[in-house]
Amino acid sequence: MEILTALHNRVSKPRLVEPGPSEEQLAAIFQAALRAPDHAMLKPWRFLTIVGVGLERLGQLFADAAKQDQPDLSEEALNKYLGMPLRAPMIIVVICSPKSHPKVPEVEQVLSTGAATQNMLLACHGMKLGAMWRTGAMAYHAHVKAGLGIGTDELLAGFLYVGTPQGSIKRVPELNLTDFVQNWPLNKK
Ligand SMILES: Cc1cc2nc3c(=O)[nH]c(=O)nc-3n(C[C@H](O)[C@H](O)[C@H](O)COP(=O)(O)O)c2cc1C
Repeated sequence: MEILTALHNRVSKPRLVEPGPSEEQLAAIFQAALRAPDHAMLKPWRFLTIVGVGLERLGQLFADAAKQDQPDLSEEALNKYLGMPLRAPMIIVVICSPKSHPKVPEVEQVLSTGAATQNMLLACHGMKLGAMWRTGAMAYHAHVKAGLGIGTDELLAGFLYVGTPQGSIKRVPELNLTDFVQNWPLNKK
């Protein structure tokens, strides 16, 4: 796929079914992640892949975390948490592991992790896989992070849901560049 076509047309695919990415596709996704811009080559990211029973265990982690916050949570709400990770055949957990560096503040490492995530979304798109970047309260919950082996000094940057897209694909919104781009100094061409 031509790169600008991919950049201009990628959309998130919330409805994802089997099959998930093949081994070759997964390797291509991670190769793309590892090409993210990365100040001082700190490689401030790491990834977990979760499939099958792992997705059920992640749902259990979500439900336990939610119950910790709200012990009287209804069964319906608990079932919702249990089912969340089952919305795709695979979840890639994106983790930012900031390194201490005199010239590279943490924010740059978080940005690099975001770029790695976008590279993965685009790699999926280029291979006609569907993907969606999700976080929500569970991404920041200490119980979930601990259960996934994510350190307190690390950031769970996202759950990347990946699979085969199902249903209609949403249209790319039309936005005006002039709403976002200005010449500087202002009023000068
Ligand atoms: C860091 C981050 C976290 C996000 N978390 C969620 C989320 O938890 N739930 C959700 O519906 N969308 C979430 N989104 C937005 C979607 O991934 C997606 O970008 C949005 O629905 C717009 O769709 P598009 O990617 O097709 O433009 C998140 C986006 C980012 C960058």
